[in-house]
Amino acid sequence: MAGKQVQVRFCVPDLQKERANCSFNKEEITNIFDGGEHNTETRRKLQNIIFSDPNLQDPIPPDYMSHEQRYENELRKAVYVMKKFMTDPQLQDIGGGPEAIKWMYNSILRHAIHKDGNPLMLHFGMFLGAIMGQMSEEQQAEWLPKAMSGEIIGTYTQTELGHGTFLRGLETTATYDPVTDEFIIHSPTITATKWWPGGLGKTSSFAVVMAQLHIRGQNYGPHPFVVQLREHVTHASRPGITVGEIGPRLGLNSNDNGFLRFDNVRIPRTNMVMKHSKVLKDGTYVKPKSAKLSYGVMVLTRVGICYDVCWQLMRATTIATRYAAVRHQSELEVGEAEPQIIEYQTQQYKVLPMIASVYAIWFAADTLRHTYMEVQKNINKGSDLDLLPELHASSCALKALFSTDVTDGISVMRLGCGGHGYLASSNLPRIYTSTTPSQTYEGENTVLWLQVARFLIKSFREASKGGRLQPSVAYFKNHQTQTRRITDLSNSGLVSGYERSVLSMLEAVAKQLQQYSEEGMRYEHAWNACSVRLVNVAKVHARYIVCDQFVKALAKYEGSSGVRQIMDQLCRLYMIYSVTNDQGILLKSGALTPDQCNLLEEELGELLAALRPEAVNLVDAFDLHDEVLDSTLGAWDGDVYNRLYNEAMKSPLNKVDVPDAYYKYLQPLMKSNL
Ligand SMILES: CCCCCCCCCCCCCCCCCC(=O)SCCNC(=O)CCNC(=O)[C@H](O)C(C)(C)COP(=O)(O)OP(=O)(O)OC[C@H]1O[C@@H](n2cnc3c(N)ncnc32)[C@H](O)[C@@H]1OP(=O)(O)O
Ligand SMILES: Cc1cc2nc3c(=O)[nH]c(=O)nc-3n(C[C@H](O)[C@H](O)[C@H](O)COP(=O)(O)OP(=O)(O)OC[C@H]3O[C@@H](n4cnc5c(N)ncnc54)[C@H](O)[C@@H]3O)c2cc1C
Repeated sequence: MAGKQVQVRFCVPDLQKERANCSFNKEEITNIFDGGEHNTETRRKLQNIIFSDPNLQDPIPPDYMSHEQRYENELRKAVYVMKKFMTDPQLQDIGGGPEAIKWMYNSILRHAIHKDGNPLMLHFGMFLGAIMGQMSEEQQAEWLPKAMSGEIIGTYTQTELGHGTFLRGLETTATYDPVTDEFIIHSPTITATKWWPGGLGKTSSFAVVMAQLHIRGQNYGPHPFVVQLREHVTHASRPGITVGEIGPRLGLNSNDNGFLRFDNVRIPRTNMVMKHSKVLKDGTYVKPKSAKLSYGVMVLTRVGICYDVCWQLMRATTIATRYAAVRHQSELEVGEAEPQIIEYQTQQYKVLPMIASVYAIWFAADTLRHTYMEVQKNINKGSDLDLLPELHASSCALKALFSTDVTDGISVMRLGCGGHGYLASSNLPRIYTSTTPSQTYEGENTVLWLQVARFLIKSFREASKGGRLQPSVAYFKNHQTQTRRITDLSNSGLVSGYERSVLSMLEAVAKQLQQYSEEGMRYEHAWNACSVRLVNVAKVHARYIVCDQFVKALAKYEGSSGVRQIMDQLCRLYMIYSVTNDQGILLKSGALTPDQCNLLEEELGELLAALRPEAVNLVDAFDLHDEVLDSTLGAWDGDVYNRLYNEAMKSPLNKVDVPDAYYKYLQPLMKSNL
């Protein structure tokens, strides 16, 4: 679509000019993000069907709806889509394979149809994820068809009022009663109340519930159980269950995040989710291969979040870049016409590194997804779990890094659109409020950084003993013999600069930990006393992974030379943008000198100038439909001012010239002052 649109669709002269000279094949880039030509075609067919369906339109803009109306409107569309997807032969016939369709469908639905949250999101993401990844084959045979058909709707309830991060501190109990062959699910305190799960308030009839498993007085830690919350057909909450919605949030307000309490609710023993650990009829506990396998759904979702935030960044950069090409402001030379704001280097510095970040995130997320699939394959085969620590550390690192980078990036895109970026109709506020919770959910980021640091310190010690290292820290090998300074400022030289900085930071913090221990401080307290430094080193390691993956992905790229060239430039921009942002760290570790930093800053300016003419074409190549962007500032035609004006006309306050509120409040005030 992107390539052909240039000839046939109207766009404002500024964008026509931008699109007239494109040095690369946009379609080839579109295919990269879709996962191949065939998938692009499938996505476009899906879009045509979905976006032309009147049942998926909003009767009025959701911003003007009440809390209940928004929920109802989203639920209506979600159920319609679910039925349509299962029954419409047009949709069934579209190729692409379930995996491709799942990802593309997620992005279309999440961003275009369900603008501010989808009450069925957790059903499709984590409830189905738990069934497929955590249940035994017999259990899957029982639960999967019901969940797929919509006969039951579920969610994933783990977080409680008192604990989200510290899973071992969860208070909900599942106590085995061997007499009746049942578990008793109970919330013993107010803080044991489940709190937050999406779709829990009014939508879900079932939930996967994380609860402490108690057998004959012994606690075996948190395990997942399937619990029915609401009656079939009437949907009334079941005896012993208290469930509802938790109220308005910063964003995602169409998703009924809920609370849940249990008063000694009995469920059959076989409702324990039993792929990894089991409880037998006589109460025998069968241990899993690793106690952390029950955390698997979270790992999968962390991988999913990496893609999800990448889509959000694609939307935000498309909006801000097109706007920057259409908006004219101030003067470059006195008396000359006002330039497009994208001519300002500072504006280029806002949008171009974020466009490059989309690629960086995408390639790293893809590698992470492959690691996830490999570990999953090994788990299913019953073979060793050697790669589990690598998967855990990398998924924590990338989820934390990308959710932070993208949230910050979206904020920069909003600022880059000046005042209009603050309007709901720009869609940047909603893209922001839909993205920022990804820094909290699925593992609060600081907590995840500390998990990464734990892995790094352990690996660092292992390296010092000459032990085996996981792939992402293979560079720790020989660290004692390496000099710190890099002489080569190529991409691989800069990657190496990051490696050396991580090692230098680790060396320092490991020494401090050691010193505290020698002074008699308990290890946990020494850890806490070093935790700011530990988080910092984890962040630098994560940046290293992303830079390294970007360079490696391009080395393998076999497409056209035009695309190869533009991606090389983007990769270089990402590297230099990252390194110059982190220059304090690289200078301190001795990896770089001030002169080298100056050279890199000069090159950064040159790269911004070189990429400037490609900016609009680069975001066009993401091929985001106007429905997906949903923005007055970012639409393909660039007709920003008419769109802004027309959107303002939809405000209910504009229905009448003088609103009732005037007669009630203002008129008496103004009259009394006569
Ligand atoms: C089907 C498609 C689905 C895709 C989705 C599609 C895309 C859409 C996505 C966008 C929308 C997403 C909506 C999501 C909604 C939010 C849902 C939630 O928040 S739900 C709620 C989310 N809630 C959270 O995320 C809670 C966050 N909290 C936690 O995860 C844990 O409490 C903890 C990890 C912090 C600590 O756990 P603790 O048990 O105290 O462990 P210790 O610290 O004592 O470490 C002991 C050892 O264990 C190791 N290890 C640990 N974990 C793992 C692992 N997973 N594995 C392996 N290993 C692991 C660790 O390395 C260490 O090893 P060693 O050093 O000894 O060798
Ligand atoms: C929009 C949204 C949707 C959600 N959906 C779901 C869902 O579907 N299902 C579900 O079960 N949950 C869900 N959650 C809950 C979410 O997973 C938790 O909020 C999250 O895991 C953080 O836990 P917490 O709220 O207990 O934060 P806390 O852990 O209380 O964090 C508060 C502060 O304490 C710090 N802190 C905590 N522990 C440590 C530590 N060990 N070291 C250093 N600092 C620490 C944190 O860094 C943070 O600054 C959702 C949350 C949101 C916002």
